[in-house]
Amino acid sequence: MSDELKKGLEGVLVAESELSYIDGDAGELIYRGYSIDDLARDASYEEVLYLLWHGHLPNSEELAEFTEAMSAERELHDDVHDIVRSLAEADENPMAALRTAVSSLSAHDPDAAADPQDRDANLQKGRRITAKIPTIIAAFTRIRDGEEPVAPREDLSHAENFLYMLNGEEPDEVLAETFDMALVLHVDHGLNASTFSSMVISSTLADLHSAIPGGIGALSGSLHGGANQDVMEALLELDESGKEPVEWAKDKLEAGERVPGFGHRVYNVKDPRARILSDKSKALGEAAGSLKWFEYSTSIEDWMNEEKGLAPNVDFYSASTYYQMGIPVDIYTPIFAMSRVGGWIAHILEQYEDNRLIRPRGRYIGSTDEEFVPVEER
Ligand SMILES: CC(=O)SCCNC(=O)CCNC(=O)[C@H](O)C(C)(C)COP(=O)(O)OP(=O)(O)OC[C@H]1O[C@@H](n2cnc3c(N)ncnc32)[C@H](O)[C@@H]1OP(=O)(O)O
Ligand SMILES: O=C([O-])CC(=O)C(=O)O
Repeated sequence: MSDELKKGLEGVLVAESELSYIDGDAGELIYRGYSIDDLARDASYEEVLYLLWHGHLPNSEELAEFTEAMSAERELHDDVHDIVRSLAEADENPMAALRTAVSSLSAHDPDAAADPQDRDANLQKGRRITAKIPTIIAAFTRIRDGEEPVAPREDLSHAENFLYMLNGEEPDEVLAETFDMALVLHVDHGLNASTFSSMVISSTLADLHSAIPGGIGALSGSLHGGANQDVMEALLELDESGKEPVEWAKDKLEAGERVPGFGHRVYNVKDPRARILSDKSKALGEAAGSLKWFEYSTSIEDWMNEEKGLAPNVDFYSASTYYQMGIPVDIYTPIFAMSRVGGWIAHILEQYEDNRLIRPRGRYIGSTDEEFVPVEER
């Protein structure tokens, strides 16, 4: 038994997985052998979900069946709707609302009582949770903003249907493709903190409805998925300040703060997803006739790279991409969860298939020889 302390489990190998491969020095990301560039360009979110959950890219028939089964699960039970409404009316934090609503889905899931390791039941449960998350986020956002929810449609793709439910109108092709691509880019990333959290929970043989809210909770933090909202808030703060981007970034570092959207535990170079998303952010700016957000971002990127040797992660350019798509800033992290749930489920399935309780050690550094004194004598 090694006594070497690895804080943050940095670099510690704890599992084998066939799901995603990351080369942090080359800036490369692969899902089950397929490059992220190819998948982002040519595959839909539904195809990538199928790939992750079933091990191969679907043929047309498999994809049609899978897509139909997923889209048939978009509606929420009335009780879940009531929960979403009450959370929105209480102005709950969107990630907290998502965590609570997803947890409540077990009450109406016909497979909720199945053996936690039953793969078929987990695929059904996973499909239902994944299909319902966009409905929860869109309904929450609309109610919170004083509007009535828009019912899901089965004839639209996962990406199209979300934007339709959010805005009350069908997205144009550019918005639908950009959003679908963002979902593909965010779906899996090795043993990141939220995926690992959901694996730890499932390793106790707790069920999927326990592991997914755990993943949502872990993703919400500002060192992880929560950074996409922080990035946009920072860009808005920069805009408001009237400062030059470099001056603003310098001030931030001098104040001892981190610049959200930079740095990564695994990448030592620019995140390949940031590369793809920066192109999207630029294209959206060009289409809108203003490159302001893109140019703020690239100025900060160049300076952070020169000054700190830090490169942008996935959250940096997703922020300005979503902003230019008109998506409310405080649902950027729920949108991350909407995608990453596919990866959580795939890793949980792997965990159940070759399960060993995840239980590391901590080094005890407290005292060992205190004399107990009864409470009335303390
Ligand atoms: C989807 C995702 O989860 S991607 C990550 C999203 N999170 C963010 O964007 C938040 C900002 N980034 C960070 O806080 C970090 O880079 C993390 C948490 C992502 C990775 O952290 P770690 O691997 O633990 O690196 P660590 O925190 O030790 O940082 C290493 C050094 O880089 C610095 N650094 C890392 N990120 C940043 C940043 N964004 N801004 C300024 N300095 C930074 C640290 O201060 C540290 O410097 P030091 O050695 O002089 O003290
Ligand atoms: O892998 C990580 O540590 C963070 C993460 O989830 C990602 O970059 O998508």
